[in-house]
Amino acid sequence: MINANKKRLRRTMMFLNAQKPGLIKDPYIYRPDSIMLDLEDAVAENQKDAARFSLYHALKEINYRGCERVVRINGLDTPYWEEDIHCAVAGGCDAIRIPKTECALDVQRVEAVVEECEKQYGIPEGHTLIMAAIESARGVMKALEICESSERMFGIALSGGDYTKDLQTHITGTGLELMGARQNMIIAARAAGVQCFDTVYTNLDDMEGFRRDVDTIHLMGFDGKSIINPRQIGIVHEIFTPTQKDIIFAEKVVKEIDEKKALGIGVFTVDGKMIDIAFYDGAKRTIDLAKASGVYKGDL
Ligand SMILES: CC(C)(COP(=O)(O)OP(=O)(O)OC[C@H]1O[C@@H](n2cnc3c(N)ncnc32)[C@H](O)[C@@H]1OP(=O)(O)O)[C@@H](O)C(=O)NCCC(=O)NCCSC(=O)C[C@@](O)(CC(=O)O)C(=O)O
Ligand SMILES: [Mg+2]
Repeated sequence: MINANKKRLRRTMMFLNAQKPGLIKDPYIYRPDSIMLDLEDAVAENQKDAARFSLYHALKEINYRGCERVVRINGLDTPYWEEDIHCAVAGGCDAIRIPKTECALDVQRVEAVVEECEKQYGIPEGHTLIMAAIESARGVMKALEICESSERMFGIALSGGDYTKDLQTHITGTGLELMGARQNMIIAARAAGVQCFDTVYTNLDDMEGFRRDVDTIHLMGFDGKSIINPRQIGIVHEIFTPTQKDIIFAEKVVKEIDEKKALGIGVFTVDGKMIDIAFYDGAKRTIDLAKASGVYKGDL
């Protein structure tokens, strides 16, 4: 019953305030992989109704041209989250982002309302996916159970602002304070077979720092990053899209492993590097990512 979009390409997931017509009318022109229409912290407390109204009409009326539409609902400790889900599901959103997720039960409470809403608004069962933002020490410690909490779960995301507040530190720009959470979350996500996304980088005047941050999380194995501004898209896509050199090497690895296997040879070299069966999945993943990113020109 659950849809195939769980594994889609999500290098960039761009936040925007669901209440701002100037932002929600055409964010697809910047070509992020996903947009995250925010009902939570970007929306002032006395504007929640107005934001929901604007969100519902945007989802209904605007053709986002294949860009995934995720709605960040308010926290489960507020009076808003259930109505947020009603609006988002009735509008036909692709996914719900749960903020400040602390345990599997949080996800299951959201899932129950999503299920009810899909029935009520005639949305195909299983259409609405779920992702969970982890924003506390407790959430990080429960990352694996959160990843495994629902069939609808496609990924977890670190939310560094609230997380560092909970840790009684702050964002330094070095990534030092996020290291443990990042490592724990990527391990949990991989163990559960879901995607993992890094937190926003809030200094829009420091593009060099942003590039270093994206390089780090790319090397750590993340699938992508939450972003706040279209100016951040190019750098993330550049770093997360395989280069032609990577693709050609991956093709050689896949072809050579297939050929050598038939000849009963287990270990050999490609371009001077030792290759065996352990490299097969990684090479396949590079090719799949190249295909999903629209840069693949080969025949595999
Ligand atoms: C920061 C700023 C005000 C700067 O505006 P500025 O106007 O100065 O930017 P400019 O670059 O000059 O804009 C050039 C052109 O792009 C358009 N444009 C800009 N941003 C766009 C966008 N996002 N989407 C579509 N379009 C956009 C703009 O309209 C203009 O269009 P035009 O006039 O036509 O040329 C703006 O970007 C913005 O609002 N960002 C989103 C902020 C937000 O949602 N925060 C909440 C989520 S984080 C959080 O809650 C913390 C967290 O929870 C995180 C976690 O969970 O990870 C945790 O705990 O850490
Ligand atoms: Mg937050």
